Amino acid sequence: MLGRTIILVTHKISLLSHAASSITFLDLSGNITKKKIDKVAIVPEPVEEDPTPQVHENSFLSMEKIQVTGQLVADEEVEIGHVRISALKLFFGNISGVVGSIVFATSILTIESVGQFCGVMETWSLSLWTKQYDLHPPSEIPVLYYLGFYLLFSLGSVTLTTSAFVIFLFGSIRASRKIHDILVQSVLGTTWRWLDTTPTSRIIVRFTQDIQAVDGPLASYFSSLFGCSMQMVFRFTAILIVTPSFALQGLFIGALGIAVGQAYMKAQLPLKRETSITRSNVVKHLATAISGLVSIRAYGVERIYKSDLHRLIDQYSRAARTSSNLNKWITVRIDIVGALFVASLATYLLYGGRADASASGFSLTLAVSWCGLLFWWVRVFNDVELECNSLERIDKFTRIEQEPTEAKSAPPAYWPTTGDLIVENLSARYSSNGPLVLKGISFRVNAGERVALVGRTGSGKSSLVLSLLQCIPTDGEVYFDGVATHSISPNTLRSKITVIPQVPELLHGTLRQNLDPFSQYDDAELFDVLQSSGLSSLQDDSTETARITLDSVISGGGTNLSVGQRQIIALARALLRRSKLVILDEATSAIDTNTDSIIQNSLRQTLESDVSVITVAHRLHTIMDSDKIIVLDAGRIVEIGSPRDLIQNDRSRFRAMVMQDGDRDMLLRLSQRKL
Ligand SMILES: Nc1ncnc2c1ncn2[C@@H]1O[C@H](COP(=O)(O)OP(=O)(O)OP(=O)(O)O)[C@@H](O)[C@H]1O
Repeated sequence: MLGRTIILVTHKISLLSHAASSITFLDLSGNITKKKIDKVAIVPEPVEEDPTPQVHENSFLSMEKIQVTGQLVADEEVEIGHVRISALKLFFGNISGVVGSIVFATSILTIESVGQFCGVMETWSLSLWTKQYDLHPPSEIPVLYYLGFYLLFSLGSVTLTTSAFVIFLFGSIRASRKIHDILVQSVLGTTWRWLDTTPTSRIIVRFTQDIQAVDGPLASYFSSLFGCSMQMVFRFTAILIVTPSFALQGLFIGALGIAVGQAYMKAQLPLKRETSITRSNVVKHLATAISGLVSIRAYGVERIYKSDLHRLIDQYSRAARTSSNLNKWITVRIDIVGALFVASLATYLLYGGRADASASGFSLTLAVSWCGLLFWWVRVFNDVELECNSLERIDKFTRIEQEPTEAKSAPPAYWPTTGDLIVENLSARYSSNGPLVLKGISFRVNAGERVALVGRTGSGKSSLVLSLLQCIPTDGEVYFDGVATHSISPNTLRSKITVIPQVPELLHGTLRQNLDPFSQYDDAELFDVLQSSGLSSLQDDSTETARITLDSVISGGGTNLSVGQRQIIALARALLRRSKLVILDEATSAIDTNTDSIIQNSLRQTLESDVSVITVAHRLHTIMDSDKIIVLDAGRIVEIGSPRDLIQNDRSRFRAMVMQDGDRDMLLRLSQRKL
């Protein structure tokens, strides 16, 4: 289950990266998040002239709850007090349907009750047997009869309580499977904003630590608590039946035990929660350090990371140590309460009770075991509450905001036939109360056109791509091949557009699985697209092992391939899917000129003539032969036109960018070539 989960989470992150064009959206690890916080810090307050955009009905802006307060990553909430009913409902409600749950509860209660009754009768049969020695000479006592009696109850008790446990186990496996599926659905269906504000480590903790708690300890703790409670009730009742006048003392001692247990749980619950959060902080810190290892060493900040780690480990140890001390505290108290209980019962039986020796023995045996049970019950109850913390956290994740899945209309099956794109008065913001990042943008990309988006950093290029993919809340109209994109579901839209991000994410598996995760194409087609995309030009044919084939193993994230190779594989995916709109986010670095020209050539030559290409440009020489250049500034289009026209305009910003470039002459030459 764990492996399956991680693949799904990675897959989601990878899907995000396929659709996103800015590195801030590609990776949700600590380093990148930091970059995003910086970005939020420089977001200007919305100016008065910006009208608040009307949001489409299907926009998920209305679901936005996170306040932009300069802090992008939402804090993890610490639960206070006892476990919530909704979390328990999540577990027990998923054991079976309503009728199934009633049948399950009734059968388990009945079987456990009879089992516990047999347990009490087992002790009672011994008492009955010993009583015979007071009444009859030993030779007259039928030993086999009493032994059989004893064995019958022993066997009944063991068989029935085990059966109840097994039934519960199967129910809990069913519940945890369902909970896992609900969690996967919820995380995969959430909004970009939520993913943006939730650290990956937190999601991983839900799918590993928390799911593990539900899969394992929680189920057995629930079962132990139930069994223990039933045992206590039956044993206490039996004591009261034999020595009814002990009820008052018994209740007093019981109340004392509960009071001690309450005090323990009050202190232990927040401590355990604190332990869990501080442990997750240590894991988070380690994950960040591992992913940013190169930068940490390059900037020589190992000491800072190390001392931060020590501080976090100290915080964790402080909570964990105190929690372990509390366990010792309760052990001593419960032992005292137990001793009081047995001593008072023994005193009562000796001086005040009218019970005979065998009945007194029966009572005392049950009382001693009851004390052990009391301690066990407090510990298990506490453990249940603590493990329910995982259940609560999962429960919260199952209620996170979701992207709309329902569409107002479904596009025709043959849609899209061309890459024609019309954008009308498009505005966008990342959150309901955040500033506008796109302000009334309008442009058209005719089928088969190559359009480049240029502009300074923060001008809104990536935001425009995200808006086209309905990843952030927008206002205005976007028509893709004649269909208004807000009227169809985001999933349908995204399946028709291919985005080649700066650093494409690849999944662990073979190249074949990465190209065609749903096994829809045959090897010949996959091979063709690899050839067309230009991967063969990058092949290292020197050794057989260096050759990239469909069976080559790709490591998680594609780290065993160069960034250029990864982009080419992403391009091959675009060819395979026959997308009519390809959005390329040029890699700003780590890509050599040879690879770059292979990608550009493949884009020019292998895509069908009606496929439109939008390039988020970081280098001017790759876009000088574009049909159209769109220059963005502060979320607005400030220029639009062919490279040639723009360069000829002395007041053009694009011209200024070209003139400032080191390769000015080459760029001017390239622009003249496109007529
Ligand atoms: N995740 C985010 N949450 C909130 N605001 C964001 C987020 N990402 C970007 N922004 C803001 O949106 C605006 C446009 O940023 P965007 O990333 O679209 O610019 P860009 O032109 O793509 O920049 P770059 O070339 O550096 O990638 C900026 O003001 C930025 O701070």
